[in-house]
Amino acid sequence: MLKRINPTELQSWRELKEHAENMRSFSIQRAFESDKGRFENLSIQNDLFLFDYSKHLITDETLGLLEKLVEEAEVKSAIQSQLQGEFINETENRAVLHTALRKPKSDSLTIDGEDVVRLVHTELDKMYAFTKKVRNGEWKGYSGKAIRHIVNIGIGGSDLGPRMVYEALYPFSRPDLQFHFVSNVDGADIAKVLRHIDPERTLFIIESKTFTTQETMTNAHTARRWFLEYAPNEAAIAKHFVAVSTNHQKVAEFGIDTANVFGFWDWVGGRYSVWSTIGLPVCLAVGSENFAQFLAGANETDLHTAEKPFRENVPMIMATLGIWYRNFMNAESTAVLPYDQHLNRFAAYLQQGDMESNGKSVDRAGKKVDYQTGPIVWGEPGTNGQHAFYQLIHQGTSLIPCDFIASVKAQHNLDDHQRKLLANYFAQTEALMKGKSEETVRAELKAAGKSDDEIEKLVPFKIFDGNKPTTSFLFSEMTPKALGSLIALYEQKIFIQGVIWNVFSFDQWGVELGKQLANVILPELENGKAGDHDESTTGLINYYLSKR
Ligand SMILES: O=P(O)(O)OC[C@H]1O[C@](O)(CO)[C@@H](O)[C@@H]1O
Repeated sequence: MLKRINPTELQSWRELKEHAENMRSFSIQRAFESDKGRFENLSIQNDLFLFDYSKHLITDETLGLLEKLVEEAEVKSAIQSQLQGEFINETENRAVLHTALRKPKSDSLTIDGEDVVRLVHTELDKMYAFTKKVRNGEWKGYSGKAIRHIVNIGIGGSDLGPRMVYEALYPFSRPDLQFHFVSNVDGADIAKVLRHIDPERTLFIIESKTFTTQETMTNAHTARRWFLEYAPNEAAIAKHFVAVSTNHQKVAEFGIDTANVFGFWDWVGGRYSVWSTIGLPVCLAVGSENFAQFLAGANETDLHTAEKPFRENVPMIMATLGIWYRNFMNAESTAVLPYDQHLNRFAAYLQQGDMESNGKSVDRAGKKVDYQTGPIVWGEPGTNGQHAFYQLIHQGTSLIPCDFIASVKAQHNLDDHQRKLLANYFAQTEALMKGKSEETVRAELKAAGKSDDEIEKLVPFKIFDGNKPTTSFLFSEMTPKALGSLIALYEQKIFIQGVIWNVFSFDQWGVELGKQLANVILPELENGKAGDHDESTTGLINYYLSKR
C-alpha cells in the first residue's frame, strides 16, 4: 500500500513555494555565465544518451529542495513497492508489474506463490516462436500463401503502444511485411485498411486486454465478416486471426483458436502493456532479438531508477522538474518534441501514459486535491512543429517546458538531412533560452536598412523574452534498446509524479462515464427515438435522427 502523504503539508513543498517567489527574476542565461560548470553539473550521460537539464529555471537550491521533496514523499520506498509487486493499484485491487515484463529470464519475482518472470518468459517464448513462423513464411494463409499484411486491431494501450513502437523502429522492420493499425470505431479507419490488403495474405491481430472494448470488438467483427466473404470456410479464421488478451473465454467466443491467443495478466495496465505480448506487431516487424533488446533497454531504466541517487537519476529529475513547473511555476502543459520522424506517435503515446495516469483530482485518501496534478501533454515532431505552434512557445503568454529528443545517428544515409534536422534541434533550445533583446532587435533592423520610424514600430514584436525551460535528450542512435530505455524513463517519471501528487496512477475511472452513456444512446439511435437527456443532447440526437 502506498502511503497517503499530502504533498502540500511537506516542509519541502512550503520551501519550494517560497523559493519559487525568489526565482521569478532568475535568468538561465546569466546562470550559465556565472557558472561555467552548469552543463557538466546538470547533465547525465550513459552509453545510450546524454540528458541535459541545464537549460531550466533551477539553481542548486531548487534541486536540493526537489530532492528533499522526493525524500519526504517517500518516493524510494514507493518505487520498491512497485517493483516488488505490492497491490499499489488499490482501486482495482491489483499489483502493477509492467516492470516484470522486461526482466531477464534469469530473474524471478514471486507473487501469490507464482514466479511471474517465468510466466512472462513462457508467453514471450510463445510469441517469439510464432514470430519466427510468420517471418520465415512457415505460417501460411488458407490458400497456402505466406503472410504479407498484418492488421492490428485495438485501441488505447492496445494500439498506441504497438503503433508508436512499430513506427519508431520502422528502420529495423522487414520491408516485405506491411503493417496496418485500426483503432477508431469510425468505420473510415478499417474501411481504408481493407482496401489495401489481400485476404489470402493477411493476419489480423485482435488486441484487447478485456476483449469487450466496443471499438475493438466492432472492428474485429467487421474484419471477420470481410474475411469470410473471401475465405472458403470458417476454419480459415484460425490461420488469419490471432488475439492478445487476458480474457481467453471471450476470445474463444469470437471464434479464434485458443492456441492462437497470446496472454498477459491483469497486473499489466493497458497503457503499460507494450512490453507484453501486446507488443506482438512490433515483434513481427522487427524480430524477436530486437524485441528482446527493447525489453532490455527498459529493464536498464528500471534498475537505474531504483538504484541511482537523486542527482544521477533521470526519471527523478524529469518528475521533479515537472512538479516544479506545474505546482510552483503555474505551467499547465508540457510539450514533447522529437526531432525524429519515426517518433511521430510518441507524444500521442505519452498522452495516454501521462494523462490517463495522473489526470486525477482525488488523492489516495479519497479527498479532492487542492493543488494541480498531471499536466496536459502534447507535441509533434520537429521541424513540423516549428512551422506550426512554436510561435506560442517562443512568444506566447504560457510557460511551456519542452522536452527535445533527437539522435546523433540517423537510420538512413541522407546525412545532409540529419545535419539540418540537428541544427534545428540545437538552435531551438538555444533560442528558447537566449531569446532576443531589444538591443539586438534594433541593431538587426538598422543593419537591414530600416528607417528610425520603422524600427520604433517593429521593435516590440521582434523581441523574444527567452528564459524558456527545455530538457534535451540526445541519443547516440535510436536502437530498440535505446527506445525501450526512453519509454521506461517516461513511465518512471509518471510513476514518481503520481507518488508525489498522492494520486492513484494506475486506474482510469475517468474514461468510464462517456462509455456508459454511449451504451445508453446507441439503442436510441437504433430505435429512432431520443431518450431522457438534457435539451442540448436531445436536440443533437433529434437532428441526427432527422437527417440520417
Ligand atoms: O485493451 P482493452 O481492454 O481493449 O482496453 C483499451 C483501452 O481502454 C482503456 O481502458 C480506457 O481508454 C485503456 O486504459 C486501455 O488501454
